[in-house]
Amino acid sequence: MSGRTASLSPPAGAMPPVRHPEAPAPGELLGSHYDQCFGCGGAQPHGLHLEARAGEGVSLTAEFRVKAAHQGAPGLAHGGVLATALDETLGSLNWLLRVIAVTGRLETDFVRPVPVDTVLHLDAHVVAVHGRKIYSSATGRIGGPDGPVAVRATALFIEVKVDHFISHGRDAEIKAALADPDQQRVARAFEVNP
Ligand SMILES: CCCCCCCCCCCCCC(=O)SCCNC(=O)CCNC(=O)[C@H](O)C(C)(C)COP(=O)(O)OP(=O)(O)OC[C@H]1O[C@@H](n2cnc3c(N)ncnc32)[C@H](O)[C@@H]1OP(=O)(O)O
Repeated sequence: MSGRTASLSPPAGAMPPVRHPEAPAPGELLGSHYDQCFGCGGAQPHGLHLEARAGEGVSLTAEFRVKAAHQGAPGLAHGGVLATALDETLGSLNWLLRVIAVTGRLETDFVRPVPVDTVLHLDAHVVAVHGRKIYSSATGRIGGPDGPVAVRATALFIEVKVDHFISHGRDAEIKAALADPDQQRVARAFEVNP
């Protein structure tokens, strides 16, 4: 036993999230944090190519079209792929806080099967922040942004510094990322967070 609470409910003393003054305006695309990311990277041929758009406060919306390569059962999305789409959407929220964070816990409810070629309409918001811990939740609907709920998730993200990736990531990719001016801009934007 680690002694950690499994609860995804914010503890007493957790604060409402504060949108960073330089966060993208509502309606703006957030862009990818890393072009090779499986969730959002434009240069990742096997990825989900999820695109998130800033909402009001610390919220966003995102869309993901289920492809044939994402099947689990015939004609239906694999649950792990849907969990990835939720994880990526929830992770993108941290852009609005200007905090680098990694997923600590992710709890997923699969409510309805999601057929291939369906667009999953995701919306997510940060519920509360407690020190380095960011509590958030997301919903995915099919048939339109107001369609029936297909998936839901609640998550706990933990704030880390850029050093987290430098110490743990494989050398080749870290070196390439550090040599890439676009990636440096992303990292620097987060490092100046007060
Ligand atoms: C150059 C590159 C730039 C790239 C920029 C953009 C990248 C964006 C990437 C986005 C990618 C997309 C998303 C992805 O795919 S992220 C990829 C998937 N996630 C990971 O790889 C994370 C792996 N885990 C870790 O690295 C460590 O365990 C972390 C960093 C999370 C914590 O280890 P650390 O030693 O730092 O901290 P701590 O252990 O003192 O814990 C601190 C607090 O948190 C609480 N806690 C921790 N874990 C859990 C848990 N599971 N349940 C409940 N609570 C948990 C803990 O109790 C404590 O609370 P308190 O006692 O203070 O109350």
